Amino acid sequence: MSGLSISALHAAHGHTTVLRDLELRVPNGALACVLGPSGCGKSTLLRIIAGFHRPASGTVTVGGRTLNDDHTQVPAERRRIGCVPQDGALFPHLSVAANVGFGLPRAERRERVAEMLDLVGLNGLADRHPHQLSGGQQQRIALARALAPRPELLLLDEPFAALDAALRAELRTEVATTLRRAGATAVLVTHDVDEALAFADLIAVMRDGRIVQCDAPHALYHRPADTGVARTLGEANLVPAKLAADHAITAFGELPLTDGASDTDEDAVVLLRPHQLRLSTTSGPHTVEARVVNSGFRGHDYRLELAPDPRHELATPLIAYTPADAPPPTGETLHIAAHGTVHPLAPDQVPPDQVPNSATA
Ligand SMILES: Nc1ncnc2c1ncn2[C@@H]1O[C@H](COP(=O)(O)OP(=O)(O)OP(=O)(O)O)[C@@H](O)[C@H]1O
Repeated sequence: MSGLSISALHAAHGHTTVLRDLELRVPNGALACVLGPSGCGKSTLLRIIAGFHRPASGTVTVGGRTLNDDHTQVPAERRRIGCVPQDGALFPHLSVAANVGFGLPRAERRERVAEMLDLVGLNGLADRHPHQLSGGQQQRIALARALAPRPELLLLDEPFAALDAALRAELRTEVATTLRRAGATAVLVTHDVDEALAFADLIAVMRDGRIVQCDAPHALYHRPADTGVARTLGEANLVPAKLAADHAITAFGELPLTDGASDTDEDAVVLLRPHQLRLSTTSGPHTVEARVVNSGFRGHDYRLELAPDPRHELATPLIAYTPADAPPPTGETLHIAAHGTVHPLAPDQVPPDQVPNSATA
């Protein structure tokens, strides 16, 4: 792997420390997302990689080339890094073709511009100016311009933030496909978990200036490193448990652990995603009785908030998704069973207000 490698990175704005001992590896050809709440330092990290902000210490290498260490600060224009900013930042007075070809050697310009416009599916628009393009087309041209000089690494700073929801979803899939076709190594920053899950081979979850976990989306979703990561990736029911050999003893009975045997005999919480809860009007051997306190339609299903009976010693609410045609009425008592395997987490809590989603049972 060459790709991007960042070690022991510290950075500040004035006297305020923003990045602390940050580590990140992105293999060559991988699409990575840095996911974190507003203000955690995502843009500062991108600006350091791009060469626009000097870190206090640490190393940054791209494609095996050291761009930052104690003695080195390669200037931005010599880094061979492409950037796609939030607003595209196209040159308004230049045509689409001139934007994409900007800075390319004259000899290869025409051919490379045609190739890039083809890649983003906009080869009919070469003579237009940016104000004659839709928001989505402008972002595709910004992508074509960033890829044209064959950068070693592409950085995308919330590139879909200004677009409406439907276009956002369409474009992020399209951009991911385009980048894979181009074999690019890319880092996208976002605070939108759906964007990260849809776009990335790797998600690096950032909190307080550090990467707290970096893994494939599926692994992060099902095996988060802590309760904060669990909530960052989606709604999470965090249920008190006692860990035994290969299972957890919970209010929902014995549930198998995702990774098999655990050698701890500790108090823990286990992660139950909302889709692991099944609702019934009749009780079973290990069901939790709970009252519907709220329901919301989500198109393909309903999201329910449920208040468990106090005898189960679960803090409220539990969150469940149900595909029924109509939601159970508010106030109705249901019986909830848990399915599938569970992942244990240390009960030390990252405060829910520091992550976008939160449901703690
Ligand atoms: N030029 C600057 N001078 C002083 N402080 C700054 C500067 N730029 C950013 N900061 C501060 O550094 C911290 C990290 O900012 P940064 O923009 O990197 O976060 P972010 O995760 O990208 O946030 P957002 O998602 O809102 O864009 C914030 O507390 C911010 O106020």
